[in-house]
Amino acid sequence: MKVLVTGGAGFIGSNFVIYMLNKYPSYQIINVDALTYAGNLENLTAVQDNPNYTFAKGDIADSAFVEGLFQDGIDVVVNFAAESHVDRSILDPQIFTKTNVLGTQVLLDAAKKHEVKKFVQVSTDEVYGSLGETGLFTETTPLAPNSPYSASKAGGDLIVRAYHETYGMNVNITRCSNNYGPYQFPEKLIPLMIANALNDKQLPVYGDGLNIRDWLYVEDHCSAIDLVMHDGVSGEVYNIGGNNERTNIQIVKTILEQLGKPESLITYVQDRLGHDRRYGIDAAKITNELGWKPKYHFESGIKATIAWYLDNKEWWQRIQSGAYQEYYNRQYASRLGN
Ligand SMILES: Cc1cn([C@H]2C[C@H](O)[C@@H](COP(=O)(O)OP(=O)(O)O[C@H]3O[C@H](CO)[C@@H](O)[C@H](O)[C@H]3O)O2)c(=O)[nH]c1=O
Repeated sequence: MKVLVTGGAGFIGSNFVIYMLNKYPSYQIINVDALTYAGNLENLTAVQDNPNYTFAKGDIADSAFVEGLFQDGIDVVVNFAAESHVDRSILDPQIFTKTNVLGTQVLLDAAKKHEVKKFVQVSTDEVYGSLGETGLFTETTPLAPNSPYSASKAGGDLIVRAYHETYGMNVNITRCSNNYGPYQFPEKLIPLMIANALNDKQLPVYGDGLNIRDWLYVEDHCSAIDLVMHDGVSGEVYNIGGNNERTNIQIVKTILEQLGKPESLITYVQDRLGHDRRYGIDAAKITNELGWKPKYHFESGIKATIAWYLDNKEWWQRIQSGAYQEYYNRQYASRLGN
């Protein structure tokens, strides 16, 4: 089986590449990544010499490049490649549409032409918008994205759906809740708060800190995609969630407590524009129909994650010393009053 994984040098993608090579020693994994700021080949050091692993650098929105990838035959495409950070999408929205909508379509066109057996679109619960205090997102919740990021993911999803309806392509769309775990870029809530706390820097909590996210350990996300890739029913959407709803302030306090750092580092800052209040996933469909079961509860997942960031300080410190600093200042300087 030849699997084309796009975005395999990013956080979830690299965890998936490693997971698949370990679990299926006979599969060939072709990792395609544009190596933007969020992609890092160091994430894949453990598998770089594996004969079943190959890497190609390029952009999924580049048709000629993508066409070349399919020349030797591909059985399955798993599309992780995306611009994924909501705050960046508020600052610079256009690249989100290019990669997440056009990039998805370019991949679909090549997959259709080369009669790929399955196309898995890795998407997000953010396409459903925001929940009130009760209720959960199901696969039939209407799409109501609120940020340029989530709108671009919803756009990509709709094109995937259309290629199934129009051309009969065998597709699945997965929609996950907030992931966390090893190799997450330190611009997202959990790794940013761990890194700032370890550096005794302020922890910028948006608004009142009471927005709720439903946390999913990345390995559990990988096992869910593995199931969908093999057993997903053509044309179906599967929600994937950890059933671990927490307010942001609970997350931040947990991190501080586990690192033995003071709560005085918490700094409430100006809210994110259009900030979704609550996400919560109903994962009954993938659980009942495909037999998915997450291994991690939040308590074990956050321990493993903090331990990883403590063991891999060099990794995130190197990231933070580059262009990241410019982004951080742009995003936080006025919020933090610096
Ligand atoms: C970076 C940052 C975030 N936050 C808040 C905003 C959110 O309510 C919450 C989580 O923020 P983020 O880590 O940026 O994640 P969020 O916006 O929920 O989106 C994530 O989760 C989505 C799935 O729900 C994915 O589709 C996105 O790619 C991923 O980025 O923490 C803060 O309070 N302070 C911060 O500095």
